[in-house]
Amino acid sequence: MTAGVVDRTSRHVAVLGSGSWGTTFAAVLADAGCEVRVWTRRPEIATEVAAHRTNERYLPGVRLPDGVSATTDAAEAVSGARLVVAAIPSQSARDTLAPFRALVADDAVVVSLMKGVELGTDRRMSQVLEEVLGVPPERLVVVSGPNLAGEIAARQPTATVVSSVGAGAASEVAAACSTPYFRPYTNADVVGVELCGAAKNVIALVVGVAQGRGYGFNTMATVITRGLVEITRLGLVLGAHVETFSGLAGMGDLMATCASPQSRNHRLGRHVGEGMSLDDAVVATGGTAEGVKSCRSILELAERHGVEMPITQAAVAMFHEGRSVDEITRALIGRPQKPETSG
Ligand SMILES: NC(=O)c1ccc[n+]([C@@H]2O[C@H](COP(=O)([O-])OP(=O)(O)OC[C@H]3O[C@@H](n4cnc5c(N)ncnc54)[C@H](O)[C@@H]3O)[C@@H](O)[C@H]2O)c1
Ligand SMILES: O=P(O)(O)OC[C@H](O)CO
Repeated sequence: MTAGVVDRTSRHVAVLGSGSWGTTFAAVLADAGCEVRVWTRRPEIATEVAAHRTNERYLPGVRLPDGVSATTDAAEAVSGARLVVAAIPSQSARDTLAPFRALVADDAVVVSLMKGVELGTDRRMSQVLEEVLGVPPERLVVVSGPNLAGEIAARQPTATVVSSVGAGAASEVAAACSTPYFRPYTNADVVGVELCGAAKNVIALVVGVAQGRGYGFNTMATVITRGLVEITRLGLVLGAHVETFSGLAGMGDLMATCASPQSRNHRLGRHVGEGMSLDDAVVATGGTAEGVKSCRSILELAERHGVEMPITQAAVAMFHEGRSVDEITRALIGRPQKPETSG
């Protein structure tokens, strides 16, 4: 990190990543009164934001507030930023963000918007940021909740969870992103909030598969409910707080992602359920469906801790082991009988 000191009276925020959520969150921050510089690896996006105040590729039809600018220059993006927000696909975060270590100011607060678990290390995104940027946990913040970018970019009302072991950092980020349509709640359960954000993507994939296969609301409710059970089971073993799973980052985000056709995970699952190959489904979906890769790292994490996650295991079997939807359905429904309350 630089010896640079952040001016805490400034409202300058850097957002690293110009995809749908990075750009939308930049707009939220600007609506809340921040001056936001988005770092993009694509020069055409920086030019478009300056010329037209749009990012049509990732947020079609949305006009960005005047407080949002974009640059391909990493140093320019983070210079003087009191908050640095990371919105890169999880599996690319480590490599993409490494060059920022020397640029982010020593006392900046770093925020993760990312919902995934890194393949190969099974690290949550705040753990990756801690390692890559050298930021201590009390200055790391996770934002997660029922936050479909398109709806928020249209300024539809929603709430979110701003989680950190540093109470001051969580409050600072909550204040920076609070608007008449976006309501942040603070929380100290980083493990639970991050795990919910990553694992619900896997459940949404499976719900999408079921819908693509032609199954209705009973199947959807079954997958969502048992999905929450298995996410909670892993979370508790990892030290998360039980209340988080019924909150916005848990049940809230699970409902939004599993129910909305806007969700990329849901859409990708639906394509596969309709019979498309995974490769074609990735192309047809567009954007990042984090659950496809994170299902493997989450299952690995669960196996390492002796936790059963049959729906996540089903996702791995369908997306990575060539098992058919019908075969997996039979296996899930035919699991040994047990009391519902046994977890
Ligand atoms: N879109 C949403 O509604 C939403 C909401 C909440 C959280 N999230 C999470 O936010 C994170 C970012 O998602 P998004 O929706 O902005 O994704 P996106 O697919 O819309 O955009 C990804 C961004 O990262 C860049 N990028 C992609 N691959 C890269 C690479 N290899 N190296 C460097 N940059 C790369 C792209 O150019 C783009 O700017 C994900 O973890 C996602 O789960 C998304
Ligand atoms: O489009 P998805 O599936 O990445 O989901 C977006 C958000 O995570 C919903 O909160």
